[in-house]
Formats: sequence, structure tokens, C-alpha cells
Amino acid sequence: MVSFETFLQPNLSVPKKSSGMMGYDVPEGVDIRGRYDPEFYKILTRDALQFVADLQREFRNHIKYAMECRKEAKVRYNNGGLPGFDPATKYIRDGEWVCAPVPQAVADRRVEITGPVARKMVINALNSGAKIFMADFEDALSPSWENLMRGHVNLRDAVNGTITFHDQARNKVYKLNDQIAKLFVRPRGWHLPEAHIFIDGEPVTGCLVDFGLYFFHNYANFRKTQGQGFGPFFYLPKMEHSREARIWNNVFERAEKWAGIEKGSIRATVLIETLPAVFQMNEILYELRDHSVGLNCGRWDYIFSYVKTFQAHPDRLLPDRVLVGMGQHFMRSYSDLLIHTCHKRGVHAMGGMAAQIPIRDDPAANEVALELVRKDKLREVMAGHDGTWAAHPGLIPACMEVFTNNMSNAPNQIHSMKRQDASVLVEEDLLQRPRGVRTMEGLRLNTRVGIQYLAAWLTGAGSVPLYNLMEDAATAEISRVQNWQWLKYGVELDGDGLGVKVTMGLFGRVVEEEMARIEREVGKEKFKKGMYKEACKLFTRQCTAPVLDDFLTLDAYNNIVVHQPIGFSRL
Ligand SMILES: CC(=O)SCCNC(=O)CCNC(=O)[C@H](O)C(C)(C)COP(=O)(O)OP(=O)(O)OC[C@H]1O[C@@H](n2cnc3c(N)ncnc32)[C@H](O)[C@@H]1OP(=O)(O)O
Ligand SMILES: O=CC(=O)O
Ligand SMILES: [Mg+2]
Repeated sequence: MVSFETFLQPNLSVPKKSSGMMGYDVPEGVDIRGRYDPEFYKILTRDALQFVADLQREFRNHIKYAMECRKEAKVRYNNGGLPGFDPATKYIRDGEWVCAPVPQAVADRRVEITGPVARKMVINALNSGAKIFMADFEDALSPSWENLMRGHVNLRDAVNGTITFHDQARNKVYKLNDQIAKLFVRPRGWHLPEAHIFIDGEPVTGCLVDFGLYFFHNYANFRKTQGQGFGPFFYLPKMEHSREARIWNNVFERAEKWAGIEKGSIRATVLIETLPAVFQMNEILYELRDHSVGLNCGRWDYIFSYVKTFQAHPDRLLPDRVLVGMGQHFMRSYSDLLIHTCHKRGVHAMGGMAAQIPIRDDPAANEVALELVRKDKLREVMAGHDGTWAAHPGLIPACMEVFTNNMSNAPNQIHSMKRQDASVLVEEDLLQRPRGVRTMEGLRLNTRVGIQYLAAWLTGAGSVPLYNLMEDAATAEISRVQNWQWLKYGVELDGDGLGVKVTMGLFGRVVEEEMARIEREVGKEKFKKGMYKEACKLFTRQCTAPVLDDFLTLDAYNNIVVHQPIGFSRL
């Protein structure tokens, strides 16, 4: 029987090219519901789709199980439990194993630029002078069908070396320099579906599409031109447990076998950006020991995860977002233990992202921002990190200088900075409550940043400059969950000295006033044309939900799914 939903969302995939109709040539059980485009057709080939479908079929139950385990862990934390080291895997933490040697091609990772997979950004990032470019399908990308598919076209052309871009307005042509950064690709997290591709009647797992299509089209060229026989290289986000790393390891082995390349060719750096994962760093490296090139301090998602993990612990509320920096004991402990763990296992310990970006129209403010970045990078290199992230090409020289001047001409500090002192860090260090005050301005800033970020995301921009800082999905999550937490527990804004409590009434007024401020700041015309009202509705709903949503972007995703020829999918 044909369901009403099917009637609303016609399945447009045309299985046979020979039918003469325009459509994708899909293998059995695969259904493309995204727009047809001749360029996308070259990415969504029958063989590439078969490769993705095989991955989905082999791993979907493992992924579902891992997501169920996340839910179980959440129930434990919500019942008062704390994350901690697992006694069952003590033998891994205490063992004397190391990861496979780091390939020469990625030994030096002093500065890595990150950015979405938009065409001009890809060229600029590869030309930026950074050692690595992390091309992002995750925090920095709004995963619309257009963004994703164009992203794959862009990466294919980048790996081929043929990528160009003509900026018509400025009559400027972009192309690759002779010397370019090495490419890493960050697929989405395990939790996100890709609703434009169905396999056996279900939306496929988003990260298997991101990984699968990129690997399928690029592994051979990449290994020849960039990886010196290794690769492709990946960043893996938002994992909570080593069982999730084991799935990635199995995906890599499956892909290597399919391609007929040696086990250990693919390499990946895992972001430690959830609180539960900090207790699993050895275990994660162990699972990926043939494929690892280190761990990275994904500080923004980590802060988000601290709130999420402790959503039912009113004794662990965050102070203002701007006060939760790397100087907080729990954050410093996380970075120190990550460095110790990585270097003990012979791989890179990467630093994270300072949110400052260049401020073009105010040289004094620009210098202050640059100084903050330098300070953050100095802390990282002195602590023992082997490299760091930059959000903008304008920050690369400063970051490079700090790392180069403090690493004694070596490509990394893996063997020189063991940080044995960090081996004594215990659970209390990693969970210590952040210190600081809560203010009305903190509540206001969360609200206007959260709404403006979502408004951009809904119109296709996954990373944006707001108030001279880089904002992306991870930083916006902090704004959302912090508002939710303050509302849920009716916290007192103790930094203002007025004893004001956060209530629904207060929040409602703040939302109205901040919307008015946004309108003044962006101008009436842009405000009317933009998605600010929709963003406000979504953000407000999430901040006031009785039960905290796991991810801002899961809910928001329903608004950017466009099935052909019309209509929206609701998952
Ligand atoms: C928490 C995390 O996950 S962090 C990692 C994910 N987040 C990111 O990757 C954010 C990356 N950064 C960005 O997206 C951008 O820098 C933004 C949105 C913050 C600011 O971008 P813009 O407003 O375009 O910056 P601005 O106007 O100063 O850009 C100047 C030039 O630098 C380029 N540029 C800026 N950032 C980048 C970047 N990350 N990569 C490549 N090029 C960049 C712009 O394309 C522009 O190029 P052009 O002069 O040829 O036109
Ligand atoms: O992905 C990085 C983060 O800080 O989050
Ligand atoms: Mg992140």
C-alpha cells in the first residue's frame, strides 16, 4: 500500500539510465531523493553508491547499537552517575603498546586550517600556508544537499589538482599554488542521517556518505599526489566511546580491502570533544592503532558535552560562556592528559581552535584578537601539543611563528614532550566544576549568537563571523544548552549583583529584545529576507524544551531537507 507520506514525497530516483529520463543510476535498494544535477551525477555513480550501500549494510546495526549505548549512558548520567575510566579496559590503559608509526607525509602538522567544503574556501585553505587543511562536512557545514554534493565535487577537483573558481564580481580567478596543504576530511558524526539518500528504505548514515564518496573517488589520486603512499586522511568527530572508534576502524579496513591497498593506509585523527571520550582516549587509540594519527582537543564541543552530560546535575552549572576557557582546571587537565596519552602511544596531540578571527576595520581590536590567539597557541605548544587549528588564513603566520619558535625546529614533539606529570590526573581533575559568574549579558549573548547562527545555518552557511568571533555548530551548541540549563534550574545571575533569576518570563523578554537588536544590527531588509524568525522559533523551542535535545542540528536538519521535486522530509 502506498502511504500518504510516500505520496507527499515522491521517490524520484530513476533506477535505469536506459529509461532515457534524467536521474541517477542507482543500484538495488538505493534511492536518491536529492535534486538531480549532472555534476552530482558524476559523484553519485552507480559504483560509488554501491560502495556506500555496502558500508551501510555492513555497519548499520553496529551504529544503531552504539547509538543505543549512548542512550544508556545518558540514563546513567541522568540518574546521578558520573563518566569515568572503565575498570574493564584498565589493561589497555596500562599496556605498553604504541600506534603504527606516523607517515612522513603528515609528520609536521604545526598549523592546520579548517573550513567548510565550499569551492573558494577549499582553494584558499589549500593555498593558505598551513601544513594541513581539514575540509569540513561537520561543525562548519550546513549539510544541505547542495552543500554536500558540491563539496564532493570540490574535493575531487582539489585532489585532482584541477580546481579553479572564478569570482565574477571581483573578476578574480582562484587556482591552486604549487605548494599546498595536505588534505584531511571530517565526515559528520555517527548520529546524523543523510535524508537525501535512502538505502533499503532508511536514510543512510551521513558520515558513511561523506567518507564513502570521498574515499571512492579520491583514494588513488590522493595517495599518489599527497599522501606519499598513504591516505586518505580523516578527522573523526563527536565520538563518546571506543566502540564507535572500532566501527571506524572496521570501515577503514573494509575500504582498504575493497581498494586493494595496504591495511593502515588510511589515517585518522580523532577529536576528543565529548566528556565521556576523555576517559576513553587510550581505548580509542587502541581500536584505531593501525590507522591513527593522533587525537585533537575539540574544545568547543567538549564544553557543550560537559553541559549535556551533566544536564541532570544542577550542582554543575556553567558560568558565562566567555569564562569557560582552557584556563579552567577541567579543560587544562583534558589537554594535558590528551598530550600525555598521545605521546605515550607515539602519535600527534593536536590543539584546538581559538575562536578569534581578524578584525579588518579596527587595527587596535585586531591586535588584541591576534594577541589572544598567540597566547592560546603559546599555552598549547608549551604544554606539548604538536600543532593547532586556525579558523582563518589571517591567523596562520602568528600560529606558525609560535609553534615554530617553540618546537626547536622539530616537526612535532611526540618524542620530546612526554608529559609524565599528567599521568597522575584523576577523574576529579577532568570533571572539576568550572568557576565563574553568570550574567544577564551572558544570557543575552547566548541568545543573539544562537539565533543568528541558526539563521545562517538554515540558509546554507555552517560557519559565520559574529561579533568578531568564529561561530559554528559546536559554539552555537554551547549557547543553546547553557540557556536550557539556566532556565531549567532557574539559576541566579550572580555576576550582576541584582539577584535576578532566569525564568521563562525573563527569557521571553530577552528573546524579544535580542531579536530587535539583531534587526537593528543587520538592517530591516536583511532581517526580513533572512531566516531569523524561523531560527528564533527553533532556538527558543530548544532552550525551553522540558527534555534537552541531543543535538541542535538534528532538529534543524528537518528544515533543510528538500526532497524532489517539492516538500520537506520529516524524519
Ligand atoms: C569548533 C570547530 O569545529 S572549529 C572548525 C570548524 N569551523 C571552521 O572551520 C570555521 C572556519 N572559518 C570560517 O568559516 C571563516 O573564517 C569565517 C566564516 C569565520 C569568516 O569568514 P569570512 O567572513 O569570509 O572572513 P573574511 O571576509 O575575513 O575572509 C577573507 C578571505 O579569507 C578567506 N577565508 C576565511 N576563512 C577561511 C578558511 N577557514 N579557509 C579558507 N579561506 C578562508 C575568505 O574566503 C576570504 O577570501 P577572499 O579574500 O579570496 O575572498
Ligand atoms: O571540532 C572542534 C570543536 O572544538 O568542537
Ligand atoms: Mg566539534
